[in-house]
Amino acid sequence: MNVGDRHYRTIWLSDDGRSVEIIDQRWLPHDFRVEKVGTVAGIATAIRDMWVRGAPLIGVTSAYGVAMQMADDPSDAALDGVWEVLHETRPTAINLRWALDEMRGFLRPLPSEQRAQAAYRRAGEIADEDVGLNRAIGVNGLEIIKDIAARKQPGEPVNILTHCNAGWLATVDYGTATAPIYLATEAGIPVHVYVDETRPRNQGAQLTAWEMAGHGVPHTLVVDNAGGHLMQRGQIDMVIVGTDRTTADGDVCNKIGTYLKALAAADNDVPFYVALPSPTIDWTVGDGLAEIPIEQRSSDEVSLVWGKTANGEIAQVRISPETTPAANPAFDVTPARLVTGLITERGVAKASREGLKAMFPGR
Ligand SMILES: CSC[C@@H](O)[C@@H](O)C(=O)COP(=O)(O)O
Repeated sequence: MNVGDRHYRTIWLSDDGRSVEIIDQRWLPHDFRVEKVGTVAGIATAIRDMWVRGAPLIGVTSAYGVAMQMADDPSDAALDGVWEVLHETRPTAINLRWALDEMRGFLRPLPSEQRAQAAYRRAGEIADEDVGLNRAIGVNGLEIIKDIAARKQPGEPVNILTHCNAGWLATVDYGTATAPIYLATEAGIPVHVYVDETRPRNQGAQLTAWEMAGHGVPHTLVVDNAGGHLMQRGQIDMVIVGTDRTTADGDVCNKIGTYLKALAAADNDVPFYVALPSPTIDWTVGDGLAEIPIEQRSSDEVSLVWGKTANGEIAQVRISPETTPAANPAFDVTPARLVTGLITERGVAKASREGLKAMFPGR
């Protein structure tokens, strides 16, 4: 998508043919910084410390990490080693394991002298594929927005609530939850997005709001607790969120707080959609609550908040007593029964084993 008048992806191969350049999301919306990362250790840090984040982008970044390892040492042992090192950086997003499995499965049969070049090529393909998947999600989700718009007065916007950032910053381009929003905007369908701030790291306030502003999408930032109130007053037509892992039974794991939005949506008959590319489906698990590992992040993310001071400095402030402990589960699981539909690259599936199987018959 565009930053100013220039098109960017979130990650691209550097001119040296070996490193990648990434948009360093830690500084947004206050500062737009691009970082060059050229080592496996650097890739692990960028994923763990959330310079890049969002399930699809984590996957693509790890694929480039495998390629960097192959350029240093293309042995089987190194291939297994980089899989382990990168896999443990963030435990919940299944796209990480998907991309690492994809890279290892592709590289293993190749002679070691061919692996580095092939790995960079495959990582680039995975990045390109992500763009295509998200665009297709956008086309399928657009139909839902069009249906809602058709029931409104001409010019009246479709009000969409979203949580966290499942935007282009969370993918290579377009985003998942945001792809239908961008396509609706391009098609001239009036939309208005309520952006959940998404504590503790404020991905909504910092990233989704920045994206919406950058693309001229009318939007309003709300605190996480406002969603239920807005739904009770008929101010939300639909919810669209992303997901870090959706099970074969249709349970949806996503940023902490998503479950509460789904509960409020069900209580108010507001459709609750989840947008996801197929690499986000974990076909090996059924019960999301029992089987998905939930990342526990540092308590500092709860107790300390980043922002821009009046004199323009990007700084952290403490918002709770020094001695108060904080817990920071980063994701929660929304049971399939609360999900209206899964917007995939192939169409909108029912959130159930039957629904997903019908959409992906080979699985
Ligand atoms: C298309 S991104 C889907 C999810 O990864 C997104 O909704 C999300 O929860 C991101 O969490 P984050 O902790 O910022 O990586």
